[in-house]
Amino acid sequence: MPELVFFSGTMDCGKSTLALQIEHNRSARGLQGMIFTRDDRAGEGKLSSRLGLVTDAVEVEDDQDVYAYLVEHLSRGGRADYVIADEAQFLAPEQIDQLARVVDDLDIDVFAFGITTDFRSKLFPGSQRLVELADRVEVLQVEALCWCGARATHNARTIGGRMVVEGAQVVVGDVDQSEDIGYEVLCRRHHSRRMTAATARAGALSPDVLPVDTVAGR
Ligand SMILES: Nc1ncnc2c1ncn2[C@@H]1O[C@H](COP(=O)(O)OP(=O)(O)O)[C@@H](O)[C@H]1O
Ligand SMILES: Cc1cn([C@H]2C[C@H](O)[C@@H](COP(=O)(O)O)O2)c(=O)[nH]c1=O
Repeated sequence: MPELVFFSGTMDCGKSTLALQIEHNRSARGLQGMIFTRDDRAGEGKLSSRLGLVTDAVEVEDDQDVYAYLVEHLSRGGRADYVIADEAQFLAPEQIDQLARVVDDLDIDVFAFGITTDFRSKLFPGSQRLVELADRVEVLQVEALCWCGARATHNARTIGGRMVVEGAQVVVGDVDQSEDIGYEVLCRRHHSRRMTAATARAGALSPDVLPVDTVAGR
């Protein structure tokens, strides 16, 4: 049975790498995929991984009907044995419904990849719809880690290393950008305390912080 699968995780946990591996393994067996993406860091019409791999993809536009796009492609004699949709959090809920229709009406597997929540730990509308509709939600096996060593479960947006909680939901960017707007993955505890690697380091070096063994009662 064809499926709609949502591969989810924080930023930088290997989603795009897995998308490229699925694409590689299937095309190595003579299958042909339709690859959708939206707002990849590498630019329009690209699906890229931090490991350096990149492939061409169809850039999904606002209000584009991805089901109709695929039907048109097939009716012109094109092939699509499976569909990959990267950065799926940026798709509109209606476009996720269209991907589900690709599975149900065209009998084609759809593999969607994306982060579930934004820098405020709120669901992206596209990801919410994926959680509602997917046959399976797969959490990536490679754990991204918080600076404290715990599993990273949340995405923080940073400016100059400090976590911010105001701003537009969509700002394309990368982890490890200490100067401008960047992102950092954190565990829930440090996300809720707004403690990034930089602010934790600054706090540890501050003369205001007493060494643990001098605090009364410890
Ligand atoms: N230099 C490197 N050596 C080994 N692995 C790396 C390197 N740089 C990045 N990675 C791996 O790539 C992952 C990010 O992959 P990517 O597919 O770009 O993530 P995502 O799409 O989830 O944001 C990192 O979590 C890490 O496991
Ligand atoms: C948390 C968060 C992220 N984004 C952007 C930043 C990146 O361009 C992508 C995530 O890409 P990745 O391959 O998973 O690293 O999403 C955003 O726009 N808003 C956010 O809140």
